Amino acid sequence: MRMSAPELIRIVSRDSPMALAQVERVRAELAALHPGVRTEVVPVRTTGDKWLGDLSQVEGKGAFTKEVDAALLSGEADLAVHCVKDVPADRPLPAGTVFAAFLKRDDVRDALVHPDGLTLDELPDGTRVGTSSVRRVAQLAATHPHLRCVPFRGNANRRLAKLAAGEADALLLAVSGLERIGRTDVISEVLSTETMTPPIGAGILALQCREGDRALIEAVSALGDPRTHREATAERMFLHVLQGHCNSPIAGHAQVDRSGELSLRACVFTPDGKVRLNAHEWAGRLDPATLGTSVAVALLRQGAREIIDGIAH
Ligand SMILES: NCc1[nH]cc(CCC(=O)O)c1CC(=O)O
Repeated sequence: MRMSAPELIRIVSRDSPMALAQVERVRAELAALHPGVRTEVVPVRTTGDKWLGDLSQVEGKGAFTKEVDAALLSGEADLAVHCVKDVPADRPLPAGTVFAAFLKRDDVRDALVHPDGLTLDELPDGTRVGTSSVRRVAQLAATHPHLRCVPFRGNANRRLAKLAAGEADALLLAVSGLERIGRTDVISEVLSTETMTPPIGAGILALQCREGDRALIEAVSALGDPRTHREATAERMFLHVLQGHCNSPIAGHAQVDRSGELSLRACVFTPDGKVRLNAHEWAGRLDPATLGTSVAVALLRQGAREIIDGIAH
Protein backbone atom coordinates (compact mmCIF):
# COMPACT_ATOMS: atom_id res chain seq x y z
CA MET A 1 0.00 0.00 0.00
CA ARG A 2 1.29 3.47 -0.85
CA MET A 3 1.19 5.86 2.09
CA SER A 4 0.46 9.51 1.46
CA ALA A 5 3.36 11.88 1.98
CA PRO A 6 3.30 13.89 5.22
CA GLU A 7 1.91 17.46 5.00
CA LEU A 8 4.81 19.06 6.85
CA ILE A 9 8.43 17.93 7.06
CA ARG A 10 10.62 19.68 9.66
CA ILE A 11 14.24 19.44 8.53
CA VAL A 12 17.05 19.68 11.08
CA SER A 13 20.67 20.45 10.28
CA ARG A 14 23.71 22.34 11.50
CA ASP A 15 23.35 26.08 11.14
CA SER A 16 26.48 26.83 9.09
CA PRO A 17 26.00 28.45 5.66
CA MET A 18 27.13 25.17 4.04
CA ALA A 19 24.66 23.09 6.05
CA LEU A 20 21.80 25.48 5.30
CA ALA A 21 22.63 25.35 1.58
CA GLN A 22 22.44 21.55 1.83
CA VAL A 23 18.98 21.84 3.37
CA GLU A 24 17.89 24.11 0.48
CA ARG A 25 18.95 21.41 -1.98
CA VAL A 26 16.85 18.86 -0.10
CA ARG A 27 13.86 21.24 0.01
CA ALA A 28 14.13 21.89 -3.74
CA GLU A 29 14.30 18.17 -4.54
CA LEU A 30 11.39 17.46 -2.19
CA ALA A 31 9.31 20.26 -3.71
CA ALA A 32 9.88 18.84 -7.20
CA LEU A 33 8.84 15.35 -6.08
CA HIS A 34 6.01 16.23 -3.69
CA PRO A 35 4.68 19.70 -4.63
CA GLY A 36 2.07 19.56 -1.85
CA VAL A 37 4.49 19.01 1.02
CA ARG A 38 5.52 21.96 3.21
CA THR A 39 8.97 22.03 4.79
CA GLU A 40 10.37 23.93 7.75
CA VAL A 41 14.02 24.32 8.73
CA VAL A 42 15.21 23.64 12.29
CA PRO A 43 18.82 24.87 12.50
CA VAL A 44 20.92 23.70 15.46
CA ARG A 45 24.44 24.62 16.52
CA THR A 46 26.52 21.53 17.26
CA THR A 47 29.39 21.02 19.71
CA GLY A 48 31.73 20.83 16.72
CA ASP A 49 30.63 24.29 15.58
CA LYS A 50 30.99 25.84 19.02
CA TRP A 51 34.32 24.26 19.96
CA LEU A 52 37.21 25.46 17.80
CA GLY A 53 39.94 23.49 19.58
CA ASP A 54 41.07 19.92 19.04
CA LEU A 55 38.04 17.77 18.13
CA SER A 56 39.39 14.74 20.02
CA GLN A 57 38.69 16.66 23.24
CA VAL A 58 34.95 16.79 22.46
CA GLU A 59 34.31 13.14 21.55
CA GLY A 60 35.66 13.47 18.03
CA LYS A 61 33.42 13.20 15.06
CA GLY A 62 30.01 12.82 16.69
CA ALA A 63 30.60 16.48 17.58
CA PHE A 64 28.90 17.53 14.32
CA THR A 65 25.92 15.20 14.60
CA LYS A 66 24.93 14.78 18.27
CA GLU A 67 22.57 17.77 18.58
CA VAL A 68 21.05 17.05 15.16
CA ASP A 69 20.34 13.43 16.14
CA ALA A 70 18.84 14.61 19.44
CA ALA A 71 16.36 16.92 17.65
CA LEU A 72 15.30 14.02 15.43
CA LEU A 73 14.86 11.58 18.31
CA SER A 74 12.97 14.05 20.52
CA GLY A 75 10.48 14.75 17.72
CA GLU A 76 11.46 18.42 17.30
CA ALA A 77 12.24 17.58 13.69
CA ASP A 78 11.42 14.76 11.27
CA LEU A 79 14.34 14.65 8.86
CA ALA A 80 18.05 15.29 9.38
CA VAL A 81 20.47 16.26 6.62
CA HIS A 82 24.06 15.18 7.25
CA CYS A 83 27.36 15.23 5.38
CA VAL A 84 28.16 11.51 5.41
CA LYS A 85 31.76 12.54 6.03
CA ASP A 86 30.75 13.88 9.45
CA VAL A 87 28.71 10.84 10.56
CA PRO A 88 30.82 8.46 12.69
CA ALA A 89 31.21 5.04 11.07
CA ASP A 90 32.94 3.25 13.94
CA ARG A 91 29.58 2.85 15.71
CA PRO A 92 26.03 2.27 14.43
CA LEU A 93 23.68 5.20 13.75
CA PRO A 94 21.88 6.34 16.92
CA ALA A 95 19.31 3.71 17.90
CA GLY A 96 15.91 4.42 16.41
CA THR A 97 17.23 6.24 13.33
CA VAL A 98 17.96 5.12 9.77
CA PHE A 99 19.37 6.56 6.58
CA ALA A 100 16.43 6.94 4.20
CA ALA A 101 18.45 8.19 1.21
CA PHE A 102 21.89 9.15 -0.04
CA LEU A 103 21.62 12.06 -2.49
CA LYS A 104 23.54 12.00 -5.77
CA ARG A 105 27.19 12.51 -4.95
CA ASP A 106 28.93 15.86 -5.52
CA ASP A 107 32.59 16.41 -6.35
CA VAL A 108 34.77 14.32 -4.01
CA ARG A 109 37.98 16.32 -4.51
CA ASP A 110 39.79 18.81 -2.31
CA ALA A 111 40.75 22.24 -3.59
CA LEU A 112 43.70 24.48 -2.81
CA VAL A 113 42.77 28.06 -2.00
CA HIS A 114 45.67 30.47 -2.45
CA PRO A 115 45.06 34.24 -2.62
CA ASP A 116 47.54 34.70 -5.50
CA GLY A 117 46.38 31.63 -7.39
CA LEU A 118 49.45 29.44 -6.88
CA THR A 119 49.10 25.68 -7.34
CA LEU A 120 50.20 23.14 -4.73
CA ASP A 121 53.50 22.46 -6.52
CA GLU A 122 54.22 26.19 -6.79
CA LEU A 123 53.90 26.95 -3.05
CA PRO A 124 57.25 28.15 -1.66
CA ASP A 125 59.08 26.62 1.32
CA GLY A 126 57.42 27.25 4.65
CA THR A 127 54.01 28.18 3.21
CA ARG A 128 51.45 27.90 6.03
CA VAL A 129 48.57 25.69 4.88
CA GLY A 130 45.52 25.99 7.13
CA THR A 131 44.01 22.58 7.88
CA SER A 132 43.26 20.56 10.99
CA SER A 133 42.45 17.42 9.01
CA VAL A 134 44.83 14.57 9.89
CA ARG A 135 44.11 13.08 6.44
CA ARG A 136 45.19 16.25 4.64
CA VAL A 137 48.18 16.84 6.95
CA ALA A 138 49.55 13.30 6.45
CA GLN A 139 49.19 13.39 2.66
CA LEU A 140 50.79 16.84 2.38
CA ALA A 141 53.66 15.76 4.65
CA ALA A 142 54.33 12.83 2.33
CA THR A 143 54.26 14.73 -0.96
CA HIS A 144 55.09 18.34 0.03
CA PRO A 145 57.23 18.15 3.20
CA HIS A 146 58.46 21.75 2.75
CA LEU A 147 54.96 23.11 3.54
CA ARG A 148 53.81 23.80 7.09
CA CYS A 149 50.27 22.83 8.15
CA VAL A 150 48.70 25.09 10.77
CA PRO A 151 45.57 24.11 12.75
CA PHE A 152 42.50 25.71 11.17
CA ARG A 153 38.94 25.03 12.28
CA GLY A 154 35.53 26.61 11.93
CA ASN A 155 33.04 26.40 9.10
CA ALA A 156 34.23 27.03 5.53
CA ASN A 157 33.17 30.71 5.50
CA ARG A 158 35.07 31.33 8.73
CA ARG A 159 38.15 29.59 7.38
CA LEU A 160 38.07 31.80 4.27
CA ALA A 161 37.77 34.86 6.54
CA LYS A 162 40.74 33.69 8.63
CA LEU A 163 42.77 33.17 5.45
CA ALA A 164 41.90 36.70 4.31
CA ALA A 165 43.00 37.94 7.74
CA GLY A 166 46.43 36.37 7.19
CA GLU A 167 46.18 33.49 9.68
CA ALA A 168 47.49 31.14 6.96
CA ASP A 169 48.90 31.52 3.45
CA ALA A 170 46.72 28.86 1.79
CA LEU A 171 43.86 26.47 2.64
CA LEU A 172 42.61 23.05 1.65
CA LEU A 173 38.82 22.76 1.44
CA ALA A 174 36.42 20.35 -0.22
CA VAL A 175 35.29 21.44 -3.70
CA SER A 176 31.72 20.34 -2.86
CA GLY A 177 31.66 22.55 0.22
CA LEU A 178 32.85 25.57 -1.75
CA GLU A 179 30.20 24.88 -4.39
CA ARG A 180 27.51 24.77 -1.71
CA ILE A 181 28.51 28.14 -0.24
CA GLY A 182 28.93 29.63 -3.72
CA ARG A 183 32.67 30.30 -3.36
CA THR A 184 34.33 28.25 -6.11
CA ASP A 185 35.83 31.60 -7.20
CA VAL A 186 38.55 31.19 -4.53
CA ILE A 187 39.84 27.85 -5.89
CA SER A 188 43.39 28.05 -7.25
CA GLU A 189 43.72 24.33 -7.97
CA VAL A 190 41.47 21.28 -7.79
CA LEU A 191 43.61 18.39 -6.50
CA SER A 192 43.26 15.00 -8.19
CA THR A 193 42.13 12.10 -6.01
CA GLU A 194 45.62 10.61 -6.58
CA THR A 195 47.25 13.73 -5.09
CA MET A 196 44.79 13.93 -2.20
CA THR A 197 42.72 10.80 -1.50
CA PRO A 198 39.28 11.90 -0.26
CA PRO A 199 37.73 11.11 3.12
CA ILE A 200 35.07 8.45 3.54
CA GLY A 201 31.74 9.89 2.43
CA ALA A 202 33.16 12.91 0.63
CA GLY A 203 30.53 14.93 -1.22
CA ILE A 204 27.60 12.79 -0.07
CA LEU A 205 24.52 14.06 1.79
CA ALA A 206 22.45 11.57 3.76
CA LEU A 207 18.82 11.94 4.84
CA GLN A 208 18.17 10.41 8.26
CA CYS A 209 14.71 9.65 9.69
CA ARG A 210 13.19 8.00 12.74
CA GLU A 211 13.00 4.29 12.03
CA GLY A 212 9.23 4.07 12.60
CA ASP A 213 8.35 6.99 10.36
CA ARG A 214 7.32 4.80 7.42
CA ALA A 215 5.37 7.47 5.48
CA LEU A 216 8.29 9.91 5.62
CA ILE A 217 10.87 7.26 4.76
CA GLU A 218 8.81 6.31 1.74
CA ALA A 219 8.33 9.95 0.73
CA VAL A 220 12.05 10.80 0.80
CA SER A 221 13.61 7.55 -0.36
CA ALA A 222 12.97 8.49 -4.00
CA LEU A 223 15.55 11.29 -3.57
CA GLY A 224 18.22 8.61 -3.15
CA ASP A 225 20.76 7.83 -5.86
CA PRO A 226 21.49 4.07 -6.26
CA ARG A 227 25.09 4.53 -7.38
CA THR A 228 25.86 6.87 -4.46
CA HIS A 229 24.22 4.34 -2.15
CA ARG A 230 26.66 1.63 -3.29
CA GLU A 231 29.67 3.94 -2.89
CA ALA A 232 28.61 5.19 0.56
CA THR A 233 27.90 1.65 1.76
CA ALA A 234 31.33 0.36 0.69
CA GLU A 235 33.16 3.34 2.20
CA ARG A 236 31.29 3.31 5.52
CA MET A 237 31.71 -0.43 6.01
CA PHE A 238 35.44 -0.02 5.25
CA LEU A 239 35.73 2.59 8.03
CA HIS A 240 33.56 0.56 10.39
CA VAL A 241 35.80 -2.51 10.08
CA LEU A 242 38.96 -0.41 10.53
CA GLN A 243 37.43 1.23 13.65
CA GLY A 244 39.24 4.47 12.96
CA HIS A 245 38.98 7.34 15.43
CA CYS A 246 38.88 11.09 14.77
CA ASN A 247 42.68 11.32 14.73
CA SER A 248 43.23 8.45 12.27
CA PRO A 249 44.58 9.52 8.90
CA ILE A 250 42.33 7.31 6.76
CA ALA A 251 41.23 7.99 3.20
CA GLY A 252 39.10 6.01 0.81
CA HIS A 253 37.16 6.43 -2.38
CA ALA A 254 34.62 4.00 -3.81
CA GLN A 255 33.58 4.55 -7.38
CA VAL A 256 31.05 3.01 -9.73
CA ASP A 257 32.61 3.16 -13.20
CA ARG A 258 30.84 3.49 -16.56
CA SER A 259 30.35 -0.26 -16.84
CA GLY A 260 28.66 -0.28 -13.42
CA GLU A 261 31.57 -1.91 -11.60
CA LEU A 262 32.26 -0.81 -8.04
CA SER A 263 35.83 -0.39 -6.79
CA LEU A 264 37.31 0.93 -3.55
CA ARG A 265 40.75 2.47 -3.21
CA ALA A 266 41.81 3.27 0.34
CA CYS A 267 44.84 4.24 2.41
CA VAL A 268 45.97 4.46 6.02
CA PHE A 269 48.83 6.84 6.86
CA THR A 270 51.01 7.60 9.84
CA PRO A 271 50.41 11.22 10.92
CA ASP A 272 53.82 12.26 9.53
CA GLY A 273 52.96 10.71 6.15
CA LYS A 274 56.08 8.52 6.22
CA VAL A 275 54.14 5.25 6.08
CA ARG A 276 51.28 4.77 3.66
CA LEU A 277 49.33 1.52 3.35
CA ASN A 278 47.31 1.08 0.14
CA ALA A 279 44.61 -1.25 -1.06
CA HIS A 280 42.50 -1.17 -4.21
CA GLU A 281 39.92 -3.83 -5.01
CA TRP A 282 36.99 -4.34 -7.38
CA ALA A 283 33.71 -5.71 -6.08
CA GLY A 284 33.20 -8.32 -8.79
CA ARG A 285 30.39 -10.41 -7.35
CA LEU A 286 30.73 -8.96 -3.84
CA ASP A 287 28.07 -6.61 -2.50
CA PRO A 288 29.28 -3.11 -1.52
CA ALA A 289 29.53 -3.81 2.23
CA THR A 290 31.61 -6.94 1.61
CA LEU A 291 33.93 -4.95 -0.66
CA GLY A 292 34.40 -2.43 2.17
CA THR A 293 35.21 -5.25 4.58
CA SER A 294 37.65 -6.87 2.15
CA VAL A 295 39.61 -3.63 1.61
CA ALA A 296 39.74 -2.98 5.36
CA VAL A 297 41.02 -6.52 5.99
CA ALA A 298 43.70 -6.02 3.33
CA LEU A 299 44.94 -2.91 5.17
CA LEU A 300 44.73 -4.62 8.58
CA ARG A 301 46.99 -7.38 7.21
CA GLN A 302 49.51 -4.69 6.25
CA GLY A 303 49.56 -3.29 9.80
CA ALA A 304 46.77 -0.70 9.86
CA ARG A 305 45.70 -1.70 13.39
CA GLU A 306 49.12 -0.83 14.85
CA ILE A 307 49.16 2.52 13.03
CA ILE A 308 45.64 3.50 14.14
CA ASP A 309 46.08 2.35 17.75
CA GLY A 310 49.48 4.02 17.94
CA ILE A 311 47.97 7.49 17.47
CA ALA A 312 46.74 9.28 20.60
CA HIS A 313 43.10 10.31 20.59
N1 LIG B 1 34.65 19.06 8.07
C1 LIG B 1 33.56 19.89 7.62
C2 LIG B 1 33.02 19.40 6.33
N2 LIG B 1 32.12 18.40 6.29
C3 LIG B 1 31.86 18.11 4.97
C4 LIG B 1 32.61 18.98 4.20
C5 LIG B 1 32.67 19.02 2.75
C6 LIG B 1 31.45 18.57 2.05
C7 LIG B 1 31.29 17.09 1.88
O1 LIG B 1 32.29 16.35 1.70
O2 LIG B 1 30.12 16.66 1.90
C8 LIG B 1 33.35 19.83 5.04
C9 LIG B 1 34.27 20.91 4.67
C10 LIG B 1 35.63 20.50 4.19
O3 LIG B 1 36.12 19.41 4.49
O4 LIG B 1 36.28 21.30 3.46
